[in-house]
Amino acid sequence: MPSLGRLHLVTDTRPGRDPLTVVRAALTAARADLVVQVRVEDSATDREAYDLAGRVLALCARYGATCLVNDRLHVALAVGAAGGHVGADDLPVAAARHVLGPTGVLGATARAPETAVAAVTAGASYLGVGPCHATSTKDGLPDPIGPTGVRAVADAVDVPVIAIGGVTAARVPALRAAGAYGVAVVGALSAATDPAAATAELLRALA
Ligand SMILES: Cc1ncc(COP(=O)(O)OP(=O)(O)O)c(N)n1
Ligand SMILES: Cc1ncsc1CCOP(=O)(O)O
Ligand SMILES: [Mg+2]
Repeated sequence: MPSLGRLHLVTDTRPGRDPLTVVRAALTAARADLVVQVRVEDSATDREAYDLAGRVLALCARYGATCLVNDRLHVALAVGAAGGHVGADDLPVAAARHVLGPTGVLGATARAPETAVAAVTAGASYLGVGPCHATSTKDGLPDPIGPTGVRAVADAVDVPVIAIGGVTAARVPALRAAGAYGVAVVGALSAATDPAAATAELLRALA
């Protein structure tokens, strides 16, 4: 399995956002170091998810970057993405591993050591851990776990921990010190006036 990038850009497909422009800009700065996770709204059709994933994958391929698909593993397989990410409302991790096969990159959401260990045992190759900080990007999330919560998970597993939720470049050092291997961001790049510069800043913080 190829080594995982430390910076994950999760696409923002809320109304008024321009995910492909943000992905293009981030790729010019991060190139092969970027992981792009194609995440669409729950209300999006599979066809919409497939079309976006195909376009993102083509952009990633130009730079040797990794493309993952959130939730919809059949879309990941259909476009030829490197893998996918599942959480509590998605396929169970073991089923997701079965779908992706032994070599696919499989991320699973966890916010506590017990669920983290269970996800790794079931086949997760990395964990998305959070929300670390408050976020306005996703509704209905539990309270943020902060760097302390990230540390508890990171100490319990031996796969990369990707911190998510309210991540900014300024918050990266504390998350890395807590054991996060990398970070996943939506708003830090989607809402940036200069997403390429914001990507470079995040990469510097992660280095
Ligand atoms: C890297 C990463 N971590 C966590 C999530 C959240 O996944 P999930 O809990 O399934 O929630 P949705 O993103 O599907 O709304 C993620 N997507 N990526
Ligand atoms: C999908 C998801 N899962 C936990 S937090 C989150 C959204 C993170 O977005 P942002 O980086 O804008 O806080
Ligand atoms: Mg999900």
